[in-house]
Amino acid sequence: MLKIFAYLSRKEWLLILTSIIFIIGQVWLDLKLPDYMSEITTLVQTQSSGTRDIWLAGGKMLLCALGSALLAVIVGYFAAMVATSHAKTLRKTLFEKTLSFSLQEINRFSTASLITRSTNDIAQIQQTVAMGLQVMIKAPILAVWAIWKISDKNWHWSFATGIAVLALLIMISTLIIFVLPKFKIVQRLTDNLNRVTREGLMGIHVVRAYNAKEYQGEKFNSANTQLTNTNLLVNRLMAIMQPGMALIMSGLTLSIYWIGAHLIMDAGGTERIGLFSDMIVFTAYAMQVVMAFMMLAMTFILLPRASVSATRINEVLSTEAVIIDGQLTAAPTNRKGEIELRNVSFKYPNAEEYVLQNINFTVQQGETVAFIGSTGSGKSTLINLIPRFYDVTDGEVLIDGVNVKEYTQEALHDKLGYVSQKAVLFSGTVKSNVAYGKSSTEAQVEKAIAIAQGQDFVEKMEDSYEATITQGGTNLSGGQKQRLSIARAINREPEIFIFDDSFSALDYKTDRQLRMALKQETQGVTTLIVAQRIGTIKDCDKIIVLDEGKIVGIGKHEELLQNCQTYQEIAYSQLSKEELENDK
Ligand SMILES: Nc1ncnc2c1ncn2[C@@H]1O[C@H](COP(=O)(O)OP(=O)(O)OP(=O)(O)O)[C@@H](O)[C@H]1O
Repeated sequence: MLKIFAYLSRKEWLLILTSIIFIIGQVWLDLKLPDYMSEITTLVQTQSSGTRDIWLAGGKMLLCALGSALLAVIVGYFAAMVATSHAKTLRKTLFEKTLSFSLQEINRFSTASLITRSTNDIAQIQQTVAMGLQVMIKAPILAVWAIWKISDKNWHWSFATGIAVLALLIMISTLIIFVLPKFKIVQRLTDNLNRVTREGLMGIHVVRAYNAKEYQGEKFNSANTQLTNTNLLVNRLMAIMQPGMALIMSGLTLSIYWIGAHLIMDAGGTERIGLFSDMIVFTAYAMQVVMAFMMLAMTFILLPRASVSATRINEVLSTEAVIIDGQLTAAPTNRKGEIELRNVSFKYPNAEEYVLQNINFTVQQGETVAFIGSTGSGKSTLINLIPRFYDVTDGEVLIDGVNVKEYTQEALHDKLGYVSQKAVLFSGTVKSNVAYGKSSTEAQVEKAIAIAQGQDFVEKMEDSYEATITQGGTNLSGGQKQRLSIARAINREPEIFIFDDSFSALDYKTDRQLRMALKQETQGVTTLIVAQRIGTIKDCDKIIVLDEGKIVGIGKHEELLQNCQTYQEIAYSQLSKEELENDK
């Protein structure tokens, strides 16, 4: 929990310090009230006193109450300021940390949990800081000060107050024992609800097409009911607190009055007035003592709840990304766009088996190299090692003669124009998506879109290059999304293109036109293409055939047709279909 406070800024600490001073003032004013109450009680019972004296004491009492209320408002305002800006810093830090994660760390936490941690858990911390700043600081000051004020009063009353405080502590500790473990469960169930909701919404087409609304609804209901029941249990247990407090406070007042009545009855004439006013004052102080312990108890409830959230946030913040940045911002050689994989083997974190084994090949500047193989043969895994989405388990990946681990990730990614298997677009405009990660002129964006064969459909869209793209590009077809993703890579003007099955949604004609335009317009740029279609790759300078994570053939289309069985099988399974298409 304390680690979370390390993210408080100087200004926030200053506000906390000012709040402490104001809280001390507030407690002082609160504890002044019973003194005036005692004065008024004595004045009322003293015959020589006038109404003016009572008004005067009453006026001072009112001023104290107003002053205390004003200070409480200011402290509340400061607390809200500190809590919200601290939460903002935490959200920012957490988001930046998450962005630095490789897929390995993201998979470890799960996307749903990372979202809950960035929202719900931070909201818990915010609430605790806002409440805690007022309650946690005030409680101990008030408790010590109020006890000191009543310490010289009648021991019978002090004894009654002691018993009330004890009853209060027993009640609250019993509650804490039952409620605390539930807080952890509530956060875990919130993760779960988040996951089920995301899953249902992201797969909404499949849910509809398979009439699985009920099935998905049940999944959601189960997660929702679990969370609701746990929350209900927590709230029901906490609901005991309010009446319990009222009972203890009323019981204490009654006891003080009952003890007071006996003491007054046993006392002599003049002593009686003093005892009566003492009793009134003591009751007020005793209430403050009970209030202070109540606030302390609330702190003990708030803190563990927040500490569950703080632990979850710290888990993310203290996770070191496994992909560590190198130092180089440029290759110390004159080479450009060269790739070499030396004895590369790879297995996914926590997996037993190697997905890639002993991969060796080189790609020269400007070459177009394709990767083909059956599904699951490791094509995507292989090219994901180049941008360091994962690091190799054995061997080396070199770009321009330098191990990719030695570059800073920024420098490495600047060399690459990567297009993922599933086209990813962000909410914004056509232009903002194509110029993503690189400030570009309108002409550059238009050129990139033209090479990616997207000009026709973009110019037909309302607002053309400024047309709105919804989150995930849901207002575009699969092929249109792919073309914009490709345009984004072209616009980067990289040394190396990496296309991970990025032409799969294009028709044969567009596929061919795009590759031709790319070849003409981006000469000298090395291109790696993962593809399923022979037609897409048969003109490549080199084709690498993968089977179960091993290279089983390297060469040109004609060579492989002669001497690579796996390639022959893939080619013959497609040729007739392709020939038909080409004849059109
Ligand atoms: N994140 C992951 N964690 C564990 N195993 C994985 C992960 N991603 C892929 N794999 C496994 O690695 C193997 C190779 O997957 P990869 O995606 O590289 O194949 P591919 O040749 O690109 O397939 P496709 O043509 O279907 O895209 C598969 O057996 C797959 O189950």
